[in-house]
Amino acid sequence: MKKGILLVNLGSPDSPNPKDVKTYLGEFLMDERVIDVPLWARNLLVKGIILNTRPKASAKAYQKIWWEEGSPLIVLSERLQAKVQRQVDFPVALAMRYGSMTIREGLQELVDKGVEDVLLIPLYPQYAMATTETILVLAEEIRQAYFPKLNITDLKPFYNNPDYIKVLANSIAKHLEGKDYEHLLFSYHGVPERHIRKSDITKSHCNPKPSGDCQCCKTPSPAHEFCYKHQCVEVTRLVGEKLNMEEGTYSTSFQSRLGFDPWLRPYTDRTIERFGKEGMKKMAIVTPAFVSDCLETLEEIAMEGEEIFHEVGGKDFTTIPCLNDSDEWVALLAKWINEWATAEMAPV
Ligand SMILES: C=CC1=C(C)c2cc3[nH]c(cc4nc(cc5[nH]c(cc1n2)c(C)c5CCC(=O)O)C(CCC(=O)O)=C4C)c(C)c3C=C
Ligand SMILES: [Fe+2]
Ligand SMILES: [Fe+2]
Repeated sequence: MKKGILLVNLGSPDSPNPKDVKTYLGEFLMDERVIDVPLWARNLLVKGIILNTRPKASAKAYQKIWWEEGSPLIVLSERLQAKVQRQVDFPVALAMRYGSMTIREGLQELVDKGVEDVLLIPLYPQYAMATTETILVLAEEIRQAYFPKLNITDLKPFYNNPDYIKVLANSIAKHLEGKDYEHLLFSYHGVPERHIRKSDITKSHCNPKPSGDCQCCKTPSPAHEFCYKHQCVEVTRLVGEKLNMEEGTYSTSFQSRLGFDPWLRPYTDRTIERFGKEGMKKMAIVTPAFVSDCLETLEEIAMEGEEIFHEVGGKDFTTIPCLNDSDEWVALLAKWINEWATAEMAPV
């Protein structure tokens, strides 16, 4: 069977103009796995409130980070795809969960090249209902409706894969080389706490605490396969171990909360503020929930985060880029792709 690869990332608006941002946010936030309330309530909240207020502010934020070539997330994903393509013998397509470059178009591109067996790679290290799950559900719906003969296998979340941890740790070490810093903050995109409970297959395990220090994520459990919080905390722990970081010099926080429900804590903005108020002068921050730099890293962290730190007396604020299209990351993706292809070709 001819093989092919589909890389899938989140997506961006077509332009940083309020109209395109509104269209994009409309599709994104109406996803029942992102805003997980009944349809009538989602309609009310998203179409009645959020889409009338947020697009203008979001568009301003997008304008600050937009590149000549387009959205950083899209451009960086395209660079990644092109570099991976050069390293493997199978066609590699790129798609976005929301906005242009749809999953259906990505699969069609592969099918047009004769592909019958696809490795779908959600570009997220950790599993979350709002990221991995929504990609897999939609891809399966599209497969059944348009490509029923296509075989699709998904690459599992790789948050604790030793090679991934090595690539991430090396990238952090490289970007911090020669830099003096007191604390490294691992900031992950947040999700509402409710998402964690919903994804708990044991229905009795995950119980995020306001302090953020929940024991459930440190206690072995089958729930961890789908626990976003556990998978984030593990990335921090494993990278800390790999880099021999001293206890207390690094920690985890969660950014980008929206609305009034409790989201995973501690919150990144409040953590940065606390660090500054406690007298910290030099901090570094890394964002391992994202594979590609995007609005959330370039604006919310590198701009807003730095501003918060400076306002409370902090001085040096070092932001570490995502893995983007770095050679080590490209080589690792190519390795996983070749391993999948070889395993599939091996006689049973
Ligand atoms: C209820 C809302 C949201 C959930 C849950 C959520 C989870 C989630 N998102 C990402 C990755 C990205 N999110 C990005 C932007 C973004 N996210 C939300 C809302 C939720 N995300 C909004 C409203 C926005 C748009 C920007 C804004 O108005 O603030 C992006 C950046 C996209 C870009 O174009 O650059 C990414 C990437 C993850 C990983 C995640 C759960 C784990
Ligand atoms: Fe998001
Ligand atoms: Fe947990």
